[in-house]
Amino acid sequence: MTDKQTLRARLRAARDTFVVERPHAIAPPAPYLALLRPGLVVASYIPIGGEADPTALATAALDSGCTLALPHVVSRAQPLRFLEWHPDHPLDDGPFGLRQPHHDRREVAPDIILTPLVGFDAGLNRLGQGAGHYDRAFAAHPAARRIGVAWSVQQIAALAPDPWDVPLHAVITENGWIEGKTA
Ligand SMILES: Nc1nc2c(c(=O)[nH]1)N(C=O)[C@@H](CNc1ccc(C(=O)N[C@@H](CCC(=O)O)C(=O)O)cc1)CN2
Ligand SMILES: Nc1ncnc2c1ncn2[C@@H]1O[C@H](COP(=O)(O)OP(=O)(O)OP(=O)(O)O)[C@@H](O)[C@H]1O
Repeated sequence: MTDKQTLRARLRAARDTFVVERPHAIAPPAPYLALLRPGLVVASYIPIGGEADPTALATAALDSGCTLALPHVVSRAQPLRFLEWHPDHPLDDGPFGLRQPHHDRREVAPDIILTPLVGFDAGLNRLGQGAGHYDRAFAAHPAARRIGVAWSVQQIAALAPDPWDVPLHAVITENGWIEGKTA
């Protein structure tokens, strides 16, 4: 089994090539739209590098009366916080080239977490940036629906999950909705 660092490098390269060669959009699939209810908190993210862009998913959540949140991090070691955000609000520059809400925005508990990822497998195990930010957020919000957002080229045969890895309920790619056993 390839180690996680080597896999991350290979998958980031595949993702970046894919994005440059064929511009795609992630459209909201019907099973995602069916989850949205007024008053739910949906955590999205602002993409960096070649990450899949969840803007259309966030817009669909707003159109359904959901509240949007974005992750806020200060360092690799400290856990992320989900802060309330609206497209009219400004974004600050954060670490790792991130764009994130101002640190004193209201902290909220998400019902649905749209999560960026570096890789995923058929069991919907997720490979992230390696800081454990989302692993820890999933542990802190166990009732939240965990939905990965990715390009199809980010799927790999099998990831060897670590004991702390929590599988996703579903992944949305440019080809649509992939549901896990626990969705
Ligand atoms: N768009 C986005 N927002 C996010 C994440 C993410 O993966 N993507 N996070 C996920 O946890 C959290 C931020 N944590 C991060 C932890 C480490 C690195 C990191 O090591 N970045 C590499 C470059 C990665 C690349 O090119 O894709 C670096 O700085 O060397 C990035 C984000 C919360 N917000
Ligand atoms: N629930 C948790 N509580 C505390 N630490 C955790 C938890 N989950 C993961 N970690 C720590 O986070 C580190 C990184 O884990 P891993 O390599 O699986 O990250 P990742 O899933 O790729 O990245 P990320 O979640 O940041 O996108 C590990 O050293 C692990 O000990």
